[in-house]
Amino acid sequence: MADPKRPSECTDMSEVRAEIDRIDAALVDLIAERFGYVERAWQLKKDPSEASVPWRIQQVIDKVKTQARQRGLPAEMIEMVGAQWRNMIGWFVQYEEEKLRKLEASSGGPRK
Ligand SMILES: C=C(O[C@@H]1C=C(C(=O)O)C=C[C@H]1O)C(=O)O
Repeated sequence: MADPKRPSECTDMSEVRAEIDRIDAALVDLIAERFGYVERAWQLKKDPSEASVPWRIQQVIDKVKTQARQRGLPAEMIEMVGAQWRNMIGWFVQYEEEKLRKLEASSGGPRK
Protein backbone atom coordinates (compact mmCIF):
# COMPACT_ATOMS: atom_id res chain seq x y z
CA MET A 1 0.00 0.00 0.00
CA ALA A 2 1.13 3.56 -0.76
CA ASP A 3 2.59 5.67 2.05
CA PRO A 4 0.06 7.88 3.81
CA LYS A 5 -0.13 11.36 2.32
CA ARG A 6 -0.29 14.52 4.38
CA PRO A 7 -3.39 16.65 3.67
CA SER A 8 -1.31 19.18 1.72
CA GLU A 9 0.15 16.35 -0.42
CA CYS A 10 -3.27 15.25 -1.68
CA THR A 11 -3.92 16.59 -5.14
CA ASP A 12 -7.40 15.22 -5.79
CA MET A 13 -10.49 13.97 -3.92
CA SER A 14 -9.68 10.29 -4.44
CA GLU A 15 -6.44 10.80 -2.53
CA VAL A 16 -8.23 12.70 0.24
CA ARG A 17 -10.86 9.94 0.48
CA ALA A 18 -8.26 7.18 0.54
CA GLU A 19 -6.63 8.85 3.58
CA ILE A 20 -10.00 9.32 5.31
CA ASP A 21 -10.79 5.63 4.68
CA ARG A 22 -7.39 4.67 6.14
CA ILE A 23 -8.04 6.73 9.28
CA ASP A 24 -11.59 5.38 9.69
CA ALA A 25 -10.30 1.80 9.48
CA ALA A 26 -7.70 2.58 12.18
CA LEU A 27 -10.41 4.15 14.39
CA VAL A 28 -12.60 1.05 14.09
CA ASP A 29 -9.60 -1.12 15.02
CA LEU A 30 -9.00 1.04 18.11
CA ILE A 31 -12.67 0.88 19.14
CA ALA A 32 -12.53 -2.91 18.79
CA GLU A 33 -9.36 -2.97 20.91
CA ARG A 34 -11.04 -0.76 23.54
CA PHE A 35 -14.03 -3.10 23.55
CA GLY A 36 -11.67 -5.94 24.48
CA TYR A 37 -10.86 -4.16 27.74
CA VAL A 38 -14.51 -3.42 28.44
CA GLU A 39 -15.14 -7.13 27.93
CA ARG A 40 -12.52 -7.84 30.57
CA ALA A 41 -13.86 -5.09 32.88
CA TRP A 42 -17.27 -6.74 33.45
CA GLN A 43 -15.56 -10.07 34.13
CA LEU A 44 -13.66 -8.39 36.97
CA LYS A 45 -16.79 -6.82 38.47
CA LYS A 46 -19.19 -8.49 40.86
CA ASP A 47 -22.69 -7.26 40.08
CA PRO A 48 -24.66 -5.04 37.65
CA SER A 49 -24.49 -2.03 39.99
CA GLU A 50 -20.74 -1.87 39.30
CA ALA A 51 -21.16 -1.44 35.53
CA SER A 52 -21.51 2.35 35.64
CA VAL A 53 -18.70 4.19 37.42
CA PRO A 54 -19.59 7.90 37.14
CA TRP A 55 -16.27 9.30 38.41
CA ARG A 56 -14.34 7.19 35.89
CA ILE A 57 -16.68 8.10 33.04
CA GLN A 58 -16.10 11.78 33.84
CA GLN A 59 -12.33 11.22 34.06
CA VAL A 60 -12.24 9.52 30.64
CA ILE A 61 -14.29 12.32 29.04
CA ASP A 62 -12.15 15.04 30.67
CA LYS A 63 -8.99 13.34 29.36
CA VAL A 64 -10.16 13.08 25.76
CA LYS A 65 -11.43 16.67 25.81
CA THR A 66 -8.09 17.87 27.20
CA GLN A 67 -6.27 16.00 24.43
CA ALA A 68 -8.63 17.43 21.81
CA ARG A 69 -7.92 20.92 23.21
CA GLN A 70 -4.16 20.30 23.15
CA ARG A 71 -4.45 19.24 19.50
CA GLY A 72 -5.99 22.64 18.78
CA LEU A 73 -9.40 21.39 17.69
CA PRO A 74 -12.15 24.03 17.50
CA ALA A 75 -14.23 24.48 20.67
CA GLU A 76 -17.39 23.00 19.15
CA MET A 77 -15.47 19.96 18.00
CA ILE A 78 -14.07 19.43 21.50
CA GLU A 79 -17.68 19.35 22.78
CA MET A 80 -18.58 16.93 19.97
CA VAL A 81 -15.69 14.64 20.92
CA GLY A 82 -16.87 14.66 24.57
CA ALA A 83 -20.44 13.88 23.49
CA GLN A 84 -19.30 11.01 21.23
CA TRP A 85 -17.28 9.50 24.05
CA ARG A 86 -20.22 9.81 26.46
CA ASN A 87 -22.38 8.06 23.89
CA MET A 88 -19.86 5.26 23.31
CA ILE A 89 -19.27 4.73 27.04
CA GLY A 90 -23.05 4.67 27.58
CA TRP A 91 -23.22 1.72 25.21
CA PHE A 92 -20.32 -0.04 26.96
CA VAL A 93 -21.95 0.46 30.37
CA GLN A 94 -25.19 -1.06 29.09
CA TYR A 95 -23.23 -3.96 27.65
CA GLU A 96 -21.46 -4.58 30.98
CA GLU A 97 -24.73 -4.28 32.90
CA GLU A 98 -26.39 -6.84 30.66
CA LYS A 99 -23.50 -9.30 30.97
CA LEU A 100 -23.43 -8.91 34.76
CA ARG A 101 -27.22 -9.31 34.99
CA LYS A 102 -27.08 -12.53 32.98
CA LEU A 103 -24.23 -13.81 35.12
CA GLU A 104 -26.14 -12.99 38.30
CA ALA A 105 -29.27 -14.75 36.98
CA SER A 106 -27.34 -17.86 35.92
CA SER A 107 -25.42 -18.17 39.17
CA GLY A 108 -28.40 -17.49 41.42
CA GLY A 109 -27.03 -14.32 43.02
CA PRO A 110 -24.23 -11.76 43.05
CA ARG A 111 -20.62 -12.97 42.90
CA LYS A 112 -18.82 -13.05 46.20
C1 LIG B 1 -14.35 0.06 31.85
C2 LIG B 1 -15.07 0.36 32.92
O1 LIG B 1 -16.46 0.18 32.95
C3 LIG B 1 -17.33 1.26 32.52
C4 LIG B 1 -16.92 1.75 31.19
C5 LIG B 1 -16.06 2.82 31.07
C6 LIG B 1 -15.41 3.12 29.76
O2 LIG B 1 -15.85 2.58 28.73
O3 LIG B 1 -14.41 3.88 29.76
C7 LIG B 1 -15.80 3.63 32.18
C8 LIG B 1 -16.39 3.42 33.39
C9 LIG B 1 -17.35 2.31 33.63
O4 LIG B 1 -18.64 2.85 33.82
C10 LIG B 1 -14.48 0.86 34.17
O5 LIG B 1 -15.10 0.69 35.24
O6 LIG B 1 -13.38 1.43 34.11
